[in-house]
This record gives sequence, structure tokens and C-alpha cells, in this order.
Amino acid sequence: MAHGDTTGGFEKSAGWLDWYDGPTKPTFRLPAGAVDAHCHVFGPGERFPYAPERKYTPCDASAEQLFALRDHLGFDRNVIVQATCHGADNRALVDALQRSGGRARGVATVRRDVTEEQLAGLDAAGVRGVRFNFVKRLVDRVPTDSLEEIVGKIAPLGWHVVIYFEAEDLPELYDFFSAIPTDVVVDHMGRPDVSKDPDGPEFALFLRFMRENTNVWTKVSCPERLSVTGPHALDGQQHAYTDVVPFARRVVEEFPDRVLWGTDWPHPNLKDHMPDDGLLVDYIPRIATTPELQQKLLVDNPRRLYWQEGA
Ligand SMILES: O=C(O)c1cc(C(=O)O)oc(=O)c1
Repeated sequence: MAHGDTTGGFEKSAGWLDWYDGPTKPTFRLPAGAVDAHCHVFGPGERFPYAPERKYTPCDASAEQLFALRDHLGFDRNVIVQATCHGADNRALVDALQRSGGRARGVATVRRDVTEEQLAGLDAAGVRGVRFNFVKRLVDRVPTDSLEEIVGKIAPLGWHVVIYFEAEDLPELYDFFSAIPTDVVVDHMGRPDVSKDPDGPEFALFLRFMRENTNVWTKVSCPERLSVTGPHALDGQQHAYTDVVPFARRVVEEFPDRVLWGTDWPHPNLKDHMPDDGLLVDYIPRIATTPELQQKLLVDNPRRLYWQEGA
């Protein structure tokens, strides 16, 4: 069976691109203890069925395959984010956390009726946050009063909220996000349109959001999603995704203590190419240009947020 086959009676969405098998070794040497702070597991569908309400059906991408990639690239740890194709069924995530030997933490998806006991179980498995998704092609919008109720339940555990939205939706969501009392982590820099000016009003609003809310962190991840011009991280290309660099670098330099980086493996829903994750790691020193910035981005920041107990 090929590496990305989906089993358990599931058929991949039309046009689905499987993750890249056989990534190169990065040229950039990750600092000791580096954390891949945004990645997913998919299924396998046979053991962990995809959710009925999902908007896409992926190829399988198991915990073992994720941990093999971690070791190959030179990461020490993972933060595994619940993918929307699993809805609020966190079993695949929890299984991966339990297999990681303490080397993975998780971000779950829960509904407003989640119980204290269920949250305690997730916490024991290594979950440290919940994800609220506002990307219309991925989920149906959940009313904000439900989300507020969830925040009230997770805050006592010391968890944070991960938010995923498109830049054009930030004006509408700005006040709701600013009122979240826990730490907040924005996925993929709030998906800026990188064909626009990094000094223009759209990205300025995102920078203002981070400046005004010192509890907000962001992942400077996913150049492969945001890039318009490429070049792609494929075929030995060492200067990939050049158009995203000024955006990510700006954020890393202004907020060095509130940035995280992740591979986004297995890169759900990419349409035109699938990156070589080794070359994707080689993108990091272009946005975090000194050893000090790299240490914060890859080691100190994710450990502070996800391994507070110092394990
Ligand atoms: O842009 C996406 O398609 C995407 C999807 C998911 C998910 O389905 O959870 O997660 C991501 O980080 C990005």
C-alpha cells in the first residue's frame, strides 16, 4: 500500500495531494530541543474514522509517520493540532500523544457541552489548548457564545486558545479575539494576503492586534500555503516562498517571545504542490536570522507554552 492511502472505507477528496515521502535532511541544523509546534495526524481511518461533518477526506498520516519525520528533520518534540477532518473526536490526537512518551502536546477541538471529566482526561493525555476555527472552507461557524462557554471551561486548566482565520475576517473578529482572557495563539499569522504590501493596512491590523494584546502569540508557519510566487520547497530549492519572508520576519523581530514555528505536516488541502519538509525547515533561518531568535522561536517559546512543568 502506498504511504498516503486512505483505508477504513474512506476515499480521499478529489485532487488530494499526499504528503511528500522521502524528505531531504535539512541543511539548517535545528537547535537542541526544537519543537515542531504545528502538525497533525490523520486517522488512520480504519482505527480513527474521519468525522461525518468533515469538509475534506485526507490521506492517512499516522503518529508513527509523524514521529519518523520528527526524528528525520531533527526536532525533539511536536505540538499536534486537532485537524478539522476529525471534528471534535480527539481519539487519534490522544492516541498520538500517548504514544509520544511525553514528547508531544496537543490542541483539541471540543464542543460547548464538554464535561470537566472529559477535559481532565485530555489534560492528562497532554492537551494544553483548544482550537477555534473560522476558515469557512473548513468548518461551519460556531456561535461566539458557545466559544465563550468553552473558554470558561478551559481557562481554569491553564490552557490556551488557538485561532485560525483569514486576514479579511480579522476586522469583524477583532473585539471577540481581544476579549479572550487566556493566552491566544494565531495560526499561520492570520493568513495574510502576501501579494499585498507588508506595510499596508491589512497586515498593520494584525501587527496592531498583537501589539495591543500581549497574551497573543502567533505561528509564523505555512509559507507553503501563503506564498503566491513560490518558488516551492522542492527539488533542492533553497530560497523557497520568498514573498512570505518579509511578513514572517517582521513578526519574529517585533515579537520574538511570542512566536512559534511548525511544519504543518501533512499539509492538508494544498492544491498545487506538496513541499519537501527538509527544505521547509531550511526556510526557518530566513525569517529568524540569528541563533538567539532561532532559540526562542524553536525551543524557548514552545516549551514555555506547552511544557510549563519543565518535563
Ligand atoms: O488551511 C488548511 O486547509 C488547514 C486545515 C487544517 C485542518 O483541517 O485542521 O489545519 C490547518 O492548519 C490548515
